[in-house]
Amino acid sequence: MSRNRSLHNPNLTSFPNPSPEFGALTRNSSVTFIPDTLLWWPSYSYRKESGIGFSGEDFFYRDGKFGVRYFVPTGCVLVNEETAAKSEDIPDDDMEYKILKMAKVFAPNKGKVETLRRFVEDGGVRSLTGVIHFANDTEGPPGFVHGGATFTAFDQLVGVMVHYYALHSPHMTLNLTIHYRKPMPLGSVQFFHLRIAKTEGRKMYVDGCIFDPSAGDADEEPFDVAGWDFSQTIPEKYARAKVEGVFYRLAGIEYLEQNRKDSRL
Ligand SMILES: CCCCCCCCCCCC(=O)SCCNC(=O)CCNC(=O)[C@H](O)C(C)(C)COP(=O)(O)OP(=O)(O)OC[C@H]1O[C@@H](n2cnc3c(N)ncnc32)[C@H](O)[C@@H]1OP(=O)(O)O
Repeated sequence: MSRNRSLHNPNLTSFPNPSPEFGALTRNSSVTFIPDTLLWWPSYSYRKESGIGFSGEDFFYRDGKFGVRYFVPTGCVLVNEETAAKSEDIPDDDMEYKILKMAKVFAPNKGKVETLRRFVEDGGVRSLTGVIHFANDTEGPPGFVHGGATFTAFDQLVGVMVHYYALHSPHMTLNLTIHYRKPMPLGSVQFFHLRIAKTEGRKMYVDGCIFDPSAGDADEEPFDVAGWDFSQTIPEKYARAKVEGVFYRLAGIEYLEQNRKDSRL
């Protein structure tokens, strides 16, 4: 049986860059781009650098099947321009380079801590915005993204956000609830917007959505991504999926190592 090529393009396995969605966010003055190579998910780099031995295979995102571009509120950017400029030259598959850069971005040096602290004390919303590309490997219902892949994307994105604002202290998901609102087209580029709604002791309460500007009512103008103030919540009708959950700060990374040892007994 031949596949519908408009829905299943076997060549569409990497992030379309530049994409109009990415362009719309770069024009928005309320958010600032962080090159994704600098805000890569830390587990891979951590296991490589520390040798504590995350020995399992990664899940959906092993081969970058979720292509992601991150934006944070303007005013709380931690990377300097020199590093950002350099990152443009990094080949996508150069993981070793990403690891080195990762370590620098998350390292809790004084300047970075001060930048974020000032931003948060001034009432800044701690959020992560961006575009995400669901490549064809994530197929569930024919032509649409598997719900488990969508969930994994959320967990990954929220994890990145929490790491960004918590500056290297390890967090794990206590719970995360997903609400599927509209099917997620396979191979599409979607927007996401996540935020840390509040912090209570070791708990970080998070919420957010993956949204599509054209998912509103048929007779209205699409959502204006370039002009939207991302300190505001995204209107419900644009959401393809929503989450809310709690992340928990561990006392130290040793907790993970101990559990790993215990599970081998
Ligand atoms: C840079 C390198 C980074 C390296 C680190 C990389 C991390 C990558 C994370 C990626 C995201 C994931 O997928 S993480 C993987 C999925 N998550 C997990 O596997 C977590 C498994 N759970 C656990 O290990 C444990 O439950 C902990 C450590 C999270 C908490 O256990 P604990 O320390 O014994 O604490 P405990 O007293 O039980 O609970 C603490 C508080 O949370 C509440 N609580 C407990 N469970 C829940 C729950 N499901 N929903 C709501 N609340 C809960 C309790 O009532 C309590 O509230 P109160 O009395 O204090 O008010």
